[in-house]
Amino acid sequence: MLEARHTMDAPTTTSADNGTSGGGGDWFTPRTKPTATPGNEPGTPDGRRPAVIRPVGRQTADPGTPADGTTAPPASPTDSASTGARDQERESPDDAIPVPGPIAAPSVPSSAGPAPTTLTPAPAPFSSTTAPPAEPRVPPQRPAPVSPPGPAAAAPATEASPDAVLVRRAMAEVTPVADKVTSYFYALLFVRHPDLRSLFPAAMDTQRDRLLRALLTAAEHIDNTDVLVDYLQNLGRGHRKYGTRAEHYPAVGECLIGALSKYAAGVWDEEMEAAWIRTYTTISQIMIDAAAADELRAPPWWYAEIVTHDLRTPDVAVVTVRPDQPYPFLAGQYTSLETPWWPRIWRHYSFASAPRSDGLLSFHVKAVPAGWVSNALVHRARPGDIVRLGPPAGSMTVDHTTDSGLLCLGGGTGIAPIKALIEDVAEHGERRTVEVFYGARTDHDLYDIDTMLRLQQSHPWLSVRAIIDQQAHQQLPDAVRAYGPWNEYDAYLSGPPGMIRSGVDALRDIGIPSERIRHDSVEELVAAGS
Ligand SMILES: NC(=O)C1=CN([C@@H]2O[C@H](COP(=O)(O)OP(=O)(O)OC[C@H]3O[C@@H](n4cnc5c(N)ncnc54)[C@H](O)[C@@H]3O)[C@@H](O)[C@H]2O)C=CC1
Repeated sequence: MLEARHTMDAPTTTSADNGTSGGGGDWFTPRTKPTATPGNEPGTPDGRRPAVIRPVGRQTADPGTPADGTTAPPASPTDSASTGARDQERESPDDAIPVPGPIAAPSVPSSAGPAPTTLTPAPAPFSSTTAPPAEPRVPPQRPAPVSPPGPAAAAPATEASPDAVLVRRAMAEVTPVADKVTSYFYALLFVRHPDLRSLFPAAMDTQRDRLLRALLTAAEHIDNTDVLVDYLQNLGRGHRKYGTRAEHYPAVGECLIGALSKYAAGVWDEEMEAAWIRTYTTISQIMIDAAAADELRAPPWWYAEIVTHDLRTPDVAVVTVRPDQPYPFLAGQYTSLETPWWPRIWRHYSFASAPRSDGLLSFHVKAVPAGWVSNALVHRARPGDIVRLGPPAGSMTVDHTTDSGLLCLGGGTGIAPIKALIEDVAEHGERRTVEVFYGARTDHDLYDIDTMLRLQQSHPWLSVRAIIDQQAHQQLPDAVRAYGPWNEYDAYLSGPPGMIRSGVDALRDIGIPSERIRHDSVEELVAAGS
């Protein structure tokens, strides 16, 4: 849904410092030069033995093979990246996906096992390929601290557990040097576990810290059980498309501990390490279990053929695809999408229609400067091209147990999920009032106004108002204040992060309680990384 958001993955806006550049300074230099002999006990850069983290649970299937045996879309000859999948995105601390089915309760091993590989004083953890420019980022839905999305984003537990206190103490220590921690973490991961490199995009500039940020965010919310579990289950499911397997989690955990112990050295001790091991074990176990449960009911990804490509403006296209197998989702949700031209680079887009009887899915894509995926989708993609889709995510869905009115704010291509919500209400045969404020910078940017007006004509309960923001004289949230009252409405916001933020403030100001305001995580939006 968003041009760029993500998932366990939180993006970073800084340029990559992979340890091979001068910018890394001495951070990648092991204090104790390790030996590279396979089988040796590994050591952290400072000579410490990394902790071992052992998630328990079923192993997810190897997603390397498409469920239907179809052939993966070929990479562009101009794209040096190898094929594969990983990332995301969105993790996002993604929104809770309304997925049914029991999820095994996480078990938390309390002890660490033997240490793994040896840190080789390797050269470049990853080569200095030209990184793809960042997709538009929103404030960031989801992760820099990843705040679980929407209404579910509850306040953190009032009384922190002892482990949470230790985890946060370490976080406070490393936050000022987050970039270094991120670079070091991935350097450790790829040097110690080169086999995992292929799960990540060739160029990780904009996405490299999503995984780490998602983990750290989750760790910070370890006491906030309900929100955290939803978030992590979503992450676990979403990571199936990257080829993530249960046995990868200990490797990630070891490198996480290795990076944290180095940069939080001032406060790090055995007690803190034990707290992180327990926390990470809990986190990984929930993700592993969610992935395993999801494996029983859904493929790790779907192939989808582009069937129509409608260029609405020079930079906005409505792209409709046909998935290779049924794709269940709810109106208001989004998915992650990978094009054949940028393997392993996933971006989030909302479904622009409620589920259709013909199974087709539509997305509204705006080509943004330096947006590799969005530009490919708008300017290069054509009917017949094959993309991949991750699982649906997001909790910005209609609550059909009430008959409250819906107040919808859609900014720019953020109108896509709003249109899906309207169709959803219509299909449920309800006569709920739906008031839509459709914001755009100029008349020309109201690329879907005809569709919205047609819907208004067909449904007497629907009202659509176009709000043109000429040089920021009247922004969308301000316009909403001029109408109302809205205190009996459920609110839905979709658009740029700034709009979401100011919109939420405005709606709270005019009396709509937070729990009735729905939107996707700003972190994810910002994570233009999926
Ligand atoms: N393509 C999709 O499926 C979806 C996209 N999005 C997000 O929607 C955004 C769409 O971008 P554009 O079309 O370029 O939108 P835009 O930048 O042209 O803005 C659209 C509307 O939002 C308002 N707005 C922008 N910044 C604001 C702020 N700080 N405060 C108050 N109002 C503000 C503008 O006044 C305008 O009315 C992207 O960030 C995208 O990630 C969100 C949901 C779905």
